[in-house]
Amino acid sequence: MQPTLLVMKFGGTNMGDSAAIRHSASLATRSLREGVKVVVVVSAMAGVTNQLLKLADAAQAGDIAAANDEIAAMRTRHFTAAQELGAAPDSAAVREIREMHETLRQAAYGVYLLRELTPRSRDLIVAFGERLSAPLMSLALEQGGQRARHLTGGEAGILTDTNFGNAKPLPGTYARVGDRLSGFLSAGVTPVVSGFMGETEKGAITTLGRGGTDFSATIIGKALHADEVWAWKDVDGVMSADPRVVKDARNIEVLSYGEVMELAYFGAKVLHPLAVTPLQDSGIPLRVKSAADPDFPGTLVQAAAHDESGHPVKAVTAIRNVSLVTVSGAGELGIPEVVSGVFNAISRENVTLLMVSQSSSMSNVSLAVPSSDAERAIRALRAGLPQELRVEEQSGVAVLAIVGSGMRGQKGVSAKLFKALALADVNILMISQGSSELNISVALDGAQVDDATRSVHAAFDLGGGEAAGV
Ligand SMILES: Nc1ncnc2c1ncn2[C@@H]1O[C@H](COP(=O)(O)OP(=O)(O)O)[C@@H](O)[C@H]1O
Ligand SMILES: N[C@@H](CC(=O)OP(=O)(O)O)C(=O)O
Repeated sequence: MQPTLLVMKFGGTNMGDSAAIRHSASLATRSLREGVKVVVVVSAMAGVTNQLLKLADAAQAGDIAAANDEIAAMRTRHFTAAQELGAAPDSAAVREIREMHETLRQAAYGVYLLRELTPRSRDLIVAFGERLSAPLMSLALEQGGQRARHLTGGEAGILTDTNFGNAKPLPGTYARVGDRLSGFLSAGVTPVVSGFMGETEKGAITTLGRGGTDFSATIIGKALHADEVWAWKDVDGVMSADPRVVKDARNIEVLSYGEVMELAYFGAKVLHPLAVTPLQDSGIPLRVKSAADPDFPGTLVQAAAHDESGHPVKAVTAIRNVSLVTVSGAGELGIPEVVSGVFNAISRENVTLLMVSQSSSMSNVSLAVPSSDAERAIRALRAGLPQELRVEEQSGVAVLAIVGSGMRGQKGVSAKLFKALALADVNILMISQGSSELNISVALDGAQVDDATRSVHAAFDLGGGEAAGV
C-alpha cells in the first residue's frame, strides 16, 4: 500500500558534501513526486560533530586559535556546499550560514573566556552541526523543484528535559511537533528538521546523545502518525555484524523493536539505542535503507518478531573501550547492602551500566562500564560505600554480545558462543544473559574483540548461507 506520510532521516555520510546532499534530496523527492508527504530530518555533515566537540574542548583549554581554525575549516565546507547547491553569495541561505558561524564563534569565545565548558554550553556548540546542515538540505530540495522550510529541533516542537548531552523528550513533545509541522505539510512544504537536538521549556538547546538524529526522526514519526520512518544509511541495513569488522556480514531483513534496541545498546552504531522507543506503542515500522541502493528493501524493524530466518542468533555486536570496575570484600558486609550501595552510587552519577555480575562466594561485585564513565563511577563508589571495600578498575576491555529473539528457549546457543570464543583463543572475563533471552554478552580483552567477533559470526553462520542450527 502506498504510504501517505514518511519521515526520512539522512545521516552524516548522506550529508557529507553537496553531491551526497543532492542525492539525499533526490531520495526524498522520489517519494514527494509520488504524492507522499515527507518530513526530512538531517544530521551534521560527516565529521562535523566531532570537530565541534574538539573545538569546544580547545576553547575550554584556552586554545582559542585552535578552536577558530576548526571553525574556519567548517565554514569553508558549509559555504562550498551551499555554493555548489546553487546559493548566490548574497542569498538568504548563505547569510544564515554566515550568521550561525558567527554565533558559534561567539559561543566558543565565551567558553574560552570562562575556561568553563558546561554540558549546557557543549550542547549549544555541538548542535550547530545539524543547524548548519538543514539549510543545505532545503537548498537541495528547492533545486529539485520542491518547497522546503528548515527548522531546529526546538522549532519543530521537540521539547526535552534538562539532561544536557543525553536529553529525553517530554510527553508534551508529541502534540507540539504535530501542531508545528502539520501546517507545513498541508501547505505542500517539506519540513527539514535539524536532528539530534531539542530544547528545554526555557528554550535552551539540548542534544539527544550521539547518533540522536535517528531518535529525532522517530519522535517526529510518532508525533505525526507517519506510515513509516526511513533511516537512510551508508550500509544496506542493519547487518549481522559491523561490516567494517566482518567482511561477509549480511543484511538482516526483519528485526523486532526489542532486538534492535539490544543491538544498538551493545554497540551496533547503526541506530541510536532509544530510536525505536517512540514507535513501540504505535507500531510504526522503521526501515533502515541504503542510500546507494534505494530499491533494496534494507531492514524492516517492527513490533512482531515474525521470523523465518531460522537463525536463533541474528547478529553479533561489540562495545569497545570498556572498563570492569570491581568492588571486593562484599562478603563480610552482606551482599544486598553492598549491591544497593553500588547501584545508588552509579545511578546518582548517571553512569551507563553495560553488565553486572556477582561472584558466587559473594565477595565481589563487578560492573562493566564505558571507560569514559569509569573514573566517575569509581569516585562515586568510593564515596558511597564503606571504606573496607576495595574498588578497582581493569581498563582495555570490550563487551561482545549475540542478539536474537530466536535464542529464547533454544539449547546450545551459549555452548556454541563459548566454543567460538575458545577457538579464537579468547579468555572470558564476565558473562551475562538477561531473562528475556534476547542476548548473551561477554566481557573480554579489548585487543581480541575483532577476532572474537569474526569467530562468533562464523560459528553462527551469520554470513549468509543456511542456518547451521544449534
Ligand atoms: N550491525 C551493524 N549493521 C550496520 N552497520 C553497522 C553495524 N554495526 C556497526 N555499523 C556501522 O554503522 C555505520 C552506520 O551508522 P552511522 O554512520 O551512524 O549512520 P548514519 O550516520 O548514516 O546515520 C556503518 O557505516 C557501519 O560501519
Ligand atoms: N551528528 C550527531 C547525531 C547523529 O545522529 O549523527 P549520524 O546520523 O551521522 O550518526 C552525531 O554524530 O552523533
